[in-house]
Amino acid sequence: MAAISGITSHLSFTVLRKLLSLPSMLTTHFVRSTSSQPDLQAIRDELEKFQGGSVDLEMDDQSGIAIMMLNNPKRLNSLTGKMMVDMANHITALEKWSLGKGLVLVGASGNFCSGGDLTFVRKALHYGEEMAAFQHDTLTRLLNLPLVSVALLQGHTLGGGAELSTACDFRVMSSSARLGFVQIKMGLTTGWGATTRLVHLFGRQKALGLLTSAKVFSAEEAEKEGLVDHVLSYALQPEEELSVCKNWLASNYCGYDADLTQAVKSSVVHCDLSGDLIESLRNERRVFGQFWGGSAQRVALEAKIKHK
Ligand SMILES: CCCC(=O)SCCNC(=O)CCNC(=O)[C@H](O)C(C)(C)COP(=O)(O)OP(=O)(O)OC[C@H]1O[C@@H](n2cnc3c(N)ncnc32)[C@H](O)[C@@H]1OP(=O)(O)O
Repeated sequence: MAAISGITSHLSFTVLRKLLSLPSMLTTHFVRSTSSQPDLQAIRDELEKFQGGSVDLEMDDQSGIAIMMLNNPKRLNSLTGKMMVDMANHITALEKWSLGKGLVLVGASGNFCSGGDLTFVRKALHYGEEMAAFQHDTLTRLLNLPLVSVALLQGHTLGGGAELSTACDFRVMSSSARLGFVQIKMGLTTGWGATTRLVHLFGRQKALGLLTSAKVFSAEEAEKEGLVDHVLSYALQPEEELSVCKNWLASNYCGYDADLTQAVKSSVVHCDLSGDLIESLRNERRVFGQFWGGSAQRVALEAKIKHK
């Protein structure tokens, strides 16, 4: 009972009542599964069985910017199990991309993502914590990629789709798009890690408000709330908006050498994850030493650059 009492201090009575009214084996499951390490390979194999849609990746060595596209347009790019596995595989490839500087995460046909594919969700009701473990691993790796990432929010960005958007460094929103963390309306809390990322991004109070209100924001409201970094104020075709977003990323955050851009992002991630200033400064010093006296610095010195 100690494990249960340890958990009860964090559960609201409503949730607790529901939990304890469940058959004891489920309660045991809840306690058991919080202590065991998930077998991501086994979960991957299981998720792959839930077919439908794809996630496609285009890596442009020339620009150093990749486009990762959620491709399930008939279902507003909601994610099936197979799409979750596709995304994980692409992130592994991006982790190794030596010429990479940036990534645009976008949905096909002018819509970002309408969350978990409800057909998949209905078939996977027995598999929630395992799916969550897989998505937590994938989206943490996405956020920590040595690239500058931006999510292009067009059409609907709801539930899990809104969660995906928090796993990118920046968010650009189409003027007619809508964004909402609607999980609570679906009888759920966040399954893909957004609670943790929202508290980290915006602080406890704003995170709590977003998640308990299930408010769906217009682009104007989202920008006012600081949920997105840029709104595309002119109504363009979806493909034109993707091109504008890619140029926004390239001109603002991917204008320099890939190795420098990757080193800066990796140092930011290291500091964020270490939570230890001394350790972070030690890492920063190590990275600085890699570039001091290097070819990029020598070229810049020769050019006598004036930063006007
Ligand atoms: C762990 C993750 C948990 C979560 O993500 S919880 C949130 C899950 N997502 C949802 O509940 C969104 C449900 N969908 C909606 O609210 C509406 O479709 C939405 C996005 C407001 C768009 O409304 P409308 O513009 O009227 O378009 P519509 O409803 O006719 O949708 C067009 C076609 O897309 C389909 N669709 C939309 N969201 C989906 C989803 N999540 N899973 C599977 N199919 C989905 C929808 O069924 C419709 O297809 P069809 O024309 O009926 O064949």
